[in-house]
Amino acid sequence: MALFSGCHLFVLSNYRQTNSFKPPHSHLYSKHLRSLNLDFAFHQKARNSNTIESGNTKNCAAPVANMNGFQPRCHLQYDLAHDTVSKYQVLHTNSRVCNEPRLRVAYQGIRGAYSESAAEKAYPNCETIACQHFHSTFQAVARRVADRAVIPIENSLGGSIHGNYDLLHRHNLHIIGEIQFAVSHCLLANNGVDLHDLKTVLSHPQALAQCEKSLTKLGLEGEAVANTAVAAKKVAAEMLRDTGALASSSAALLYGLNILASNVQDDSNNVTRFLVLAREPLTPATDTPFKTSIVFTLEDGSSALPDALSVFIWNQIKLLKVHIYIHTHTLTLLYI
Ligand SMILES: O=C(O)C(=O)C[C@]1(C(=O)O)C=C[C@@H](O)C=C1
Repeated sequence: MALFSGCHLFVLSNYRQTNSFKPPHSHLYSKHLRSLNLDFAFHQKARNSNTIESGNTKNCAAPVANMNGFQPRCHLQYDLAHDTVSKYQVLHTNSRVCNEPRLRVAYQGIRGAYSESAAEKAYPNCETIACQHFHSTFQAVARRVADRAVIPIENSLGGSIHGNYDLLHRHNLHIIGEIQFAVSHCLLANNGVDLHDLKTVLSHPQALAQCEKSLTKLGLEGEAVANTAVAAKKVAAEMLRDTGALASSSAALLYGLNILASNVQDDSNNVTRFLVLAREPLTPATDTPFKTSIVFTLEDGSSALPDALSVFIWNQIKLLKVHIYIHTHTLTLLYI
C-alpha cells in the first residue's frame, strides 16, 4: 500500500455490479472520504441482474484487498470545488395522485428526455423531477427536493460525459447504482415536412455525436441544444420547417412530431450508462458483485501512475475503467 502514499485520494463508494455494458466500464463514486479503510469487495461471479440497489446492508464482504493502515497524504480537495450555484430549477414533476409517497428522481431535461426514461427504468413507480441543468439534479437531491438523481456518465459511441465526472467531484452525493439504457434516436419533424426540406437538426451534443455519420450522409447540420426533448419541443413549438430534431419516439409522441427515420445512430448498439445518486451510501453485501470507485490525484513523477495502478494489480482487483480528468491545468484527477 505504500505506493499510494504519493497520491491524494478522495473518494470511495460501492454499488452493485451490472454486467451488460460493452466494453465493461465501471466507476463508483462518493464524496465521502471515510476512514480510508478500503475494503474492496469484488466478487467475480457475474450476475444478470439489472437491479440497481441492494437492500442488504448487513453481511459486509470479506475483502479481497484490505487497505487498512494505509495512510496516504489526504486532502479533501473537493472543498476547492465548492458549489456556487445556489438555486436549482425544478421544471416539472410527473406526480400522480397516489396515497403512497413515491421515490422522487431528478433528471436533466424535460419530459421525453432519455434521462427521464432511464430514471423510470431504474424506479418504475417513481415521481420524475425535471431539472434544467445537470448540477440542478445534484442540488435537488442534496436539498431533499428529490431522493435520487439519475445522470448519464458514458455512452458506447460518444464516450465519457466529462461534465458529469466534474459534478461528481463537486457534490457530496454517493453513487448507489447504475443502469444501462439502449438509446435509439429518431429524426423528427413537423407535419408536412419531408427529409429534403430539412437543413438543420437540433439535439443534445451527445446525441449529435452518436449520429454524426448518419447526419453527414443525409447532408444535415447538427445544432446543439440542452437536451433531445428540448430539441423536439422547440421544433414543434416554433413550427420549424427546415429544422428537425434528433430525439426519442416518446418525444415525438409528446410534442406531436412525425418520425422521418428511426434508429439513426451510427451503431445500432448504442448504450448510455447512467449513474444513480443518493445522499446516503450503500454498503456492499457479500453475495453480489459490487463495483467500487475511487478518485485521486497523483504527485508529479513519471512512475506515479503505474505505481498507483500496480496496487490494484498486485491485489488482484479487477479495474474496469480508468478515467483521467484534467480538472485544472495543475490538477489531474484519476477516476478508477
Ligand atoms: O438529451 C437527452 O435526452 C438526455 O437524456 C441526455 C443524454 C446525454 O447526456 O448523453 C442521454 C442519453 C443519450 O446518450 C443522449 C443524451
